[in-house]
Amino acid sequence: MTNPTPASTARSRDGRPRKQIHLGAHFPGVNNTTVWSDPASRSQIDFSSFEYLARRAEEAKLDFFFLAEGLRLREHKGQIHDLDVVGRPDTLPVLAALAAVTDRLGLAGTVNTTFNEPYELARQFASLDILSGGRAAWNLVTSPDAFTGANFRRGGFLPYEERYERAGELVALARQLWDSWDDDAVDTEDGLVRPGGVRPVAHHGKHFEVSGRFETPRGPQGHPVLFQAGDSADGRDFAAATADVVFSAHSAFEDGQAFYADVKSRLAAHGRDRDSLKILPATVVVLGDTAEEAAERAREIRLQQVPGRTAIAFLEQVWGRDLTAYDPEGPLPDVEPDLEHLSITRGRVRHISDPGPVVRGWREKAAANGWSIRDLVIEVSGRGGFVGTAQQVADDIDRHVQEDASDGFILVPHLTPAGLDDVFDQVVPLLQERGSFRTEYTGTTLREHLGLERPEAGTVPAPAGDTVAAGAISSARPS
Ligand SMILES: Cc1cc2nc3c(=O)[nH]c(=O)nc-3n(C[C@H](O)[C@H](O)[C@H](O)COP(=O)(O)O)c2cc1C
Repeated sequence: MTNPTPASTARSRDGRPRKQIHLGAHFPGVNNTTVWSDPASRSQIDFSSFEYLARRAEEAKLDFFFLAEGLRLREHKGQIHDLDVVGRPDTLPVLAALAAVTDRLGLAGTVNTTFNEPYELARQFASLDILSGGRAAWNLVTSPDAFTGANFRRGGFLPYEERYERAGELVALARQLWDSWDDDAVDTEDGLVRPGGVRPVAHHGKHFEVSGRFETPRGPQGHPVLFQAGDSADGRDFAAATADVVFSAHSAFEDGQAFYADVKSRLAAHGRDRDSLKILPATVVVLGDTAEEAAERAREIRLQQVPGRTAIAFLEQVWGRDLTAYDPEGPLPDVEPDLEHLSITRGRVRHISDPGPVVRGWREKAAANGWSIRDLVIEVSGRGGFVGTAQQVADDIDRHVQEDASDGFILVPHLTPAGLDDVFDQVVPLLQERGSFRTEYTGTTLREHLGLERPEAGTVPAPAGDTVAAGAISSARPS
């Protein structure tokens, strides 16, 4: 490799300091983007697969490893949905195990705020932060559907409109719990809690009643890095108020710029500066020796990911009716959606309350491009992405970041676990050469990798309804 420009001094062409790209490696967890029929596909459950991707990502100096989450296997027409990854271990034990085989890589896990309790989550993420030496991240998702909820409670679930209200109270309370320990709460000389070092928490809110003392010390990061994934106006406001990173679906250049400007503009209302929140869309990368070869490969991958029956099942979710009589290689169904049966798929995370405009838009697109059902599904269910030679892809990724369409990307492979190897081997070195991506880790924590400040205890406002006892109440030190 040529001698790279030191990252901190590199400048972009217009003289602005060059933004540093942040990259995460996504392990398939929910949507079925992996081509299982490919002989190179390996288990999505064996620890060796998780370990492989994590080790390769760390060798490439990526910011973090990322796990999505689904809490109930989706069902479509009463069957397990064939768009889902089927059979997945729980997020937090996987990340804890990875902490033992990696040293610098951030460990980001998606964990739902609707079906879990704040004390448990605060304790689990603080523990992961401690065990990993400051590498934990929590991707907050708010999916509230009753079908998933039935796995957790006797019929209880959350109205859709309250998902961010509960999430906001839960995170604020988690922060209170993390901050209830001073960083130096325990006297290292005698191993006892300093007077006032661990404060009780008493919270009485709409969704939670929690009082007591937190048992887990503050982790190396103070608070684990908080991600948010959710696209509504409420979701964007929640991110601006709460998150350090947004995991978005806006990877195309202009769409990405619009999303980036929108979310960053919401920060000022919360007294935050633009750099305190990073925006990282999901994306795929397909490489070839020539642009044509890469395009051909990308098309092949999408055809493998969306066979005919998958395309029909995808449309059925929106039409709310059986469409198996339609030829996936033929035109879109001429029948209208059945509004009575839109729950034909249960456990979905994206909600389409009115399929009318969606169906109209798809019909127009298909007519304008001469697309079959399968062509349309390939287009509308794709994650966008970078397709070309390694040089073209490196140029393009860098352009997105330098021109504020993102702060980096979460890379989604189509093969488990080695699907990002060519990106690590071919694209990352080119980004390093141009000074846009680290050649070595300069910090030990994920906050340091992402250029995020470590929150000091007591700087985050208490959640509404909180009656935290502020001072020292008691300590373990004998008087
Ligand atoms: C890019 C992206 C990734 C997501 N990943 C997950 C996930 O892994 N698990 C999950 O339960 N929900 C996931 N969600 C869904 C949302 O967090 C959740 O459905 C939320 O209620 C929708 O919020 P919204 O209305 O603000 O979009 C994801 C959403 C987006 C945009």
